[in-house]
Amino acid sequence: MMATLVIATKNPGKAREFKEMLAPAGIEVKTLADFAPFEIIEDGTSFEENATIKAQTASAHLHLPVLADDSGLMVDALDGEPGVRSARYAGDHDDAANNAKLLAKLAGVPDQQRTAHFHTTIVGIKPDGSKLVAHGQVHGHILHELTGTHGFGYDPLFFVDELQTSMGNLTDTQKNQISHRGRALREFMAHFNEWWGE
Ligand SMILES: O=P(O)(O)OP(=O)(O)OP(=O)(O)OC[C@H]1O[C@@H](n2cnc3c(O)ncnc32)[C@H](O)[C@@H]1O
Ligand SMILES: [Mg+2]
Repeated sequence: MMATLVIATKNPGKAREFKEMLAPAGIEVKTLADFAPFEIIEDGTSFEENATIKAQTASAHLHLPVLADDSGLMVDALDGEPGVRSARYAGDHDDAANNAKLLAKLAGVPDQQRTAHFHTTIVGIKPDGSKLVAHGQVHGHILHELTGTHGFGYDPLFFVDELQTSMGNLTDTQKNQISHRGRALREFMAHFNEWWGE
């Protein structure tokens, strides 16, 4: 199949992961960076609401089918924080500041209480309004210091239980195989043809 799919993201890390995962399906990925800028206000209270706002706004503006990803990190000892506020946890969409704040909040919390998971909700919206939703999660623990240089966001603080290493140590290919985003996208692609049509 040859298709171009717009992902309504400004996050270059997410864009890289989507491009790598969709290339084998013959799907070319464009992101918001490929279009003139327009405003998207992520003021929803859940991942699905925010992903729907992003996809809906971009699809209406561009008159194209659009996929959006809203994701975040839920830490059990912090009652699920930073959650839907993951991007702006420390105020300003700054990975280093977010990671520093998370470490400070967990100071003194022992390993067995540092359980956490990443969640992604992907929403696809077409100009005719048809919608496709998929979710994915990966479970782990929050490390005591930044570990590894791959990925983005909270990756260097997230110990992946099933691989027993930091997400920051994984290449994009390795991360995509087990990540919240990879799992959500595989579920999304299982219903893609039906949603896309033709
Ligand atoms: O909304 P877009 O433009 O897609 O980009 P964003 O970075 O604002 O993305 P979100 O609104 O979904 O916010 C999710 C935040 O959660 C974190 N996050 C999401 N996925 C992650 C991943 O795979 N690894 C590490 N951190 C992640 C990271 O801090 C993101 O900024
Ligand atoms: Mg965002």
